[in-house]
Amino acid sequence: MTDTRNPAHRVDVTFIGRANIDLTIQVPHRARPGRTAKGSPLTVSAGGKSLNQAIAAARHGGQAALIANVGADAWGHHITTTLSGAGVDTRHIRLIPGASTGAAIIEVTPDGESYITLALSPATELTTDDINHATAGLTTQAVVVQLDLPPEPVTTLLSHRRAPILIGNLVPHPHLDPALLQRLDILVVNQHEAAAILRTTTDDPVNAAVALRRLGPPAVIVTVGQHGAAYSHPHGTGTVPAPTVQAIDTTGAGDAFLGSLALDLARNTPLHDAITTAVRTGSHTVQHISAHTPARETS
Ligand SMILES: OC[C@H]1O[C@H](O)[C@H](O)[C@@H]1O
Repeated sequence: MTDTRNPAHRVDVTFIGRANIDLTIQVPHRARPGRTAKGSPLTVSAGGKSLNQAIAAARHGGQAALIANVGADAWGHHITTTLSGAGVDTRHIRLIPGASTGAAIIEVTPDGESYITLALSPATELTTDDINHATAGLTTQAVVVQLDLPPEPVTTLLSHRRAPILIGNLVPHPHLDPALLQRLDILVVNQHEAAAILRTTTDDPVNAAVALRRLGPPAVIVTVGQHGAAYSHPHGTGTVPAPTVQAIDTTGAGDAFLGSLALDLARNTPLHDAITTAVRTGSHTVQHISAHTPARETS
């Protein structure tokens, strides 16, 4: 697909990862074993971490591109339509004939917590060829990559610097070579992911950020949901608290954080300011039912 508004193919942030359909229901509680629970009517919407991140960056006024594969089916077309409607550059969304677009089954409980199970098709995983093809000739300030993609394309991507700023978002992956973390400028993980990488449980996200930095990335951010984020980078270590809000749906809050962060960094905002805005963006998102961030608030 071609974005005729941006013929030079120059974007602020390129997100590389997955797009799928979110099948979401609000439930009073999760079903107990052997029981059936009744939830709200089903909501069908475009989702996936990288898609949510790209939409967040676009809604904040950035030029965002997404590199991902979907099936050439009704869901795949729904995804490209949603992205185009949000102003995301979709020229590197590949619609694969015969493949089924992946889905995320999402239950949201009254406290806003989301429970997600992915049903992904191997046929829509990004390949090394996809990465090489999509990034050739791409001019972008920042790249955000989902590190849980298949290892070969991730290794290829991290082996050649494609942008001044390289951000990795880690959902723990058993095949990820820890040496690859050294190629990142910034690693962004949530507390659970941090604990999985460090193979330890720590209640202190600042300690986790410091420990993760020892693995190589010059800057590490650990998101802590309603508590905001902890960070460690060459100029400081600390926390950015989140405002107190009523969470309705936390799905995609981390993605909104990352989309906002990446866009601000691409625009040369100092890291601490970018984290502060990203925390606010995540908090804003949880107050709405949807994995997508609303437009950036001006106040
Ligand atoms: O981070 C939220 C996203 O995770 C899952 O991938 C869902 O698709 C959802 O949109």
